[in-house]
Amino acid sequence: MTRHWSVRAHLFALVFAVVVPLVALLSYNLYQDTKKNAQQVNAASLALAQITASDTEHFLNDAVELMQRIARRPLVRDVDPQHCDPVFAELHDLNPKYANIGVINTSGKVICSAVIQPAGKQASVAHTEWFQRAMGENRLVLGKPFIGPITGKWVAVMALPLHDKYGVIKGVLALPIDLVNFTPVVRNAALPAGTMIGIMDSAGMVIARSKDPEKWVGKNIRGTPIVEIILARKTGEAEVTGVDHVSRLYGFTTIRGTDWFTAAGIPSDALSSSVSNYALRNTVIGLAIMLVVAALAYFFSRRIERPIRAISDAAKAIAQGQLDTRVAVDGPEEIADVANQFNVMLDVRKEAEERLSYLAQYDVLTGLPNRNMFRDRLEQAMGRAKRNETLMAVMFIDLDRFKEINDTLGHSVGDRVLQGVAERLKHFLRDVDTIARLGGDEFTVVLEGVHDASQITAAAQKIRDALAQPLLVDGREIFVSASIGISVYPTDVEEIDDLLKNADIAMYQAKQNGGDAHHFFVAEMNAHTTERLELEGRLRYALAHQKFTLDYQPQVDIRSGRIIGAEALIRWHDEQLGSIAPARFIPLAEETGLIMPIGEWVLHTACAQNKAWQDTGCAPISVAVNISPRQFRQANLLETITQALADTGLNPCFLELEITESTIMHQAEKSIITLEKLHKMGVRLSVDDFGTGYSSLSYLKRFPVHKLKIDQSFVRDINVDPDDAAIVTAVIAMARSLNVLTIAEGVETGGQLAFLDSLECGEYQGYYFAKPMSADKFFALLRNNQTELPEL
Ligand SMILES: Nc1nc2c(ncn2[C@@H]2O[C@@H]3COP(=O)(O)O[C@H]4[C@@H](O)[C@H](n5cnc6c(=O)[nH]c(N)nc65)O[C@@H]4COP(=O)(O)O[C@H]3[C@H]2O)c(=O)[nH]1
Repeated sequence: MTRHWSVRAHLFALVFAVVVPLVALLSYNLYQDTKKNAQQVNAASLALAQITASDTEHFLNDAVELMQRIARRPLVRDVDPQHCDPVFAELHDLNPKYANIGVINTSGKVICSAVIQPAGKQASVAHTEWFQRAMGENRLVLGKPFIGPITGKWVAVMALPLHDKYGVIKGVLALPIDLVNFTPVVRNAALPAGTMIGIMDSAGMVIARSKDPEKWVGKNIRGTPIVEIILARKTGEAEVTGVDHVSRLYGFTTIRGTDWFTAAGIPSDALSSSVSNYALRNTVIGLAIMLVVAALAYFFSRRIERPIRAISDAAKAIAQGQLDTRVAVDGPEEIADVANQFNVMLDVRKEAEERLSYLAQYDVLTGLPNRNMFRDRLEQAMGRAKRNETLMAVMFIDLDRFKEINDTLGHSVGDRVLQGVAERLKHFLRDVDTIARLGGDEFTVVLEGVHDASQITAAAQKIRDALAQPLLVDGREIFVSASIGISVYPTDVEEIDDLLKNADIAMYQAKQNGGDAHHFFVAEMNAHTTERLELEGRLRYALAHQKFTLDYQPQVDIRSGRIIGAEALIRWHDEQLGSIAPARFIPLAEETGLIMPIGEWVLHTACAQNKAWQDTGCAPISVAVNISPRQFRQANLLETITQALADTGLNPCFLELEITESTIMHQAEKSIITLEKLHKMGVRLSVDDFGTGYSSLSYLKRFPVHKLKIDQSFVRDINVDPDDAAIVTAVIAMARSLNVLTIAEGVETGGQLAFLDSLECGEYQGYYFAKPMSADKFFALLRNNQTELPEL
């Protein structure tokens, strides 16, 4: 499973990602600064050494100039010991940086001294190297440090030979520099503590030192690392431990005109302490930043994490079925928004669930309990009836001809009718009675607490009376009636499914009997209904799997004996039930509405077949197709016929529609309009089963039909029953007067045919000529018939 990081981990990673480079940057800067600092300190120490060297040079040059000036004075040139001391004393007062000013005679005796000589005796410096060098080399020399015999101080003597006017050395002018107070060595400069500036000569002897001069001046420090480095490199920088064991960054250089060197050392500590201060400061700042950022990250992570966790917890709670859980709208805007949307989503879901649970129990159109809830209530009612030892009735209510309302007035009117019926039922029944809608036009009622059949009958009658009042839909009065099937618990059965089935069977029975009735279930109904349901199932199967065929029965012109038409008759051979006669399944198809697709198929097949025969070159005949009552009243009848003709290419005049007289007479005015439309299309119309539908002459005159088909029930006994003969005679005569053709069906004998011929009936159809047959057989017969004529 993929491991997911928490928001906190993300934020800390972010902090880490920001702080680590920051610390690295600070460290790098620190390193760079340290490096730069060291370079600067090095440069500073070198500069300090160079300044000291330069100051010393100036000092020495000033001293030389001073000595030369003094030497030029006659008093000094003559080396007059009587007068020189006071003069020198004055000079010395003016120049206190020198330990003394004195004149030495050639034997090395100090004959003049600004500082009074000890014990009033003339000190001798004859042994000093500087005196000997000045005398020997006859030039200005700078002596090595030594403790002056008069001053007792560490001094470096500048010795200038004095000459008489012949250039002969008469003595030496000595200017001892007070090394302990040597001014060129910076003492009070604002330098880091521990900074040391010093001067030494090439022998490694300390000439001057800014720190503890009394201790160090005159000491030979040859052999110490710094001295060796200075002597080896003369000028430069080095970090090294000094004689006082202090590590310093030294700068050193030579003092021109001398064998002296200056060195300036700044303690490494000063640098490292400034660096460590800097580092400490940066570390503190870095840590502070890190802490602040980490604290902020923690704070923000809590602020983000808490509401997210709340959402997550809520989601878990919901997953566990706590559907009322809601999340507090909290945290940053986006998360608050998510929480809000989450709550909205939950509300929507709750609403949807409530809606679903409503839909699972109630019928949307009428607001009545649906099949599920009805079953529940029925079960409860059965329980109560059992406990209370009372009766309970289930009523199945099916509206009569509701399909017609839907087909003719449209579904929205149909819906309003269903709503109206629901309202009526609610209004007329008791509150304790459950009324439900199972779907379509089927309603159910559970009557509780009844004690005898009369109460149930009264309720059923009440329902029928309630529905008998017209419903007002869109200002139109709509009349409905219902077929009601009643099953009683526990009289009929004890099981819920049987109870429902029985009520359904009883309702069918009521419908079979013409509707607008109520029927109690009786056991015999069962077998009939079961068979009917099975047949319906097989019929649907046959339709879906195209198991129908058409037979054709010739229609013959009586005079010429020629086949002038064929009646298409549907055939159904079922794999399980065998051959089933149209008289058995057509009414069921009519009742269930299956007649629409079946009729469409018949129309299409018959037209196609006739066109195929015509295309073989046979003399054209018409094909007669039966149109059932429901098909005739179907709103799109004309389109269906037009489509069949268009699809097959058959000329409308070769299609004859057989419509029964009773179909036409039901809503005769409407029928006439439909017939006129069909007539205009050019198809031929024939009134089937004529004589059985009680059409009046006035109507007959208005039917735009071509032919009357005399019902076979009149033909059958035409030769024996004078009534039938009279009816057939009248029909033929009436048809002639209306200029309508006649065809007699069911002609089985020559006698019948002869009689019909005598009445001048135009055409006939019946077993006498041929039984209905397959299309192939019919075609063979047709070809034959067009050459041979049957004998009358
Ligand atoms: N006894 C006797 N009967 C004869 C004689 N000549 C023909 N018949 C039978 O009489 C019926 C004539 O059809 P129908 O009156 O339209 O009566 C038809 C018609 O109303 C209906 N029907 C058949 N095919 C279709 C169809 O495709 N569509 C519709 N809507 N109804 C159909 O089923 C009814 C019965 O059809 P079938 O069983 O095919 O029965 C046919 C036919 O076989 C005869 O000489 N003697």
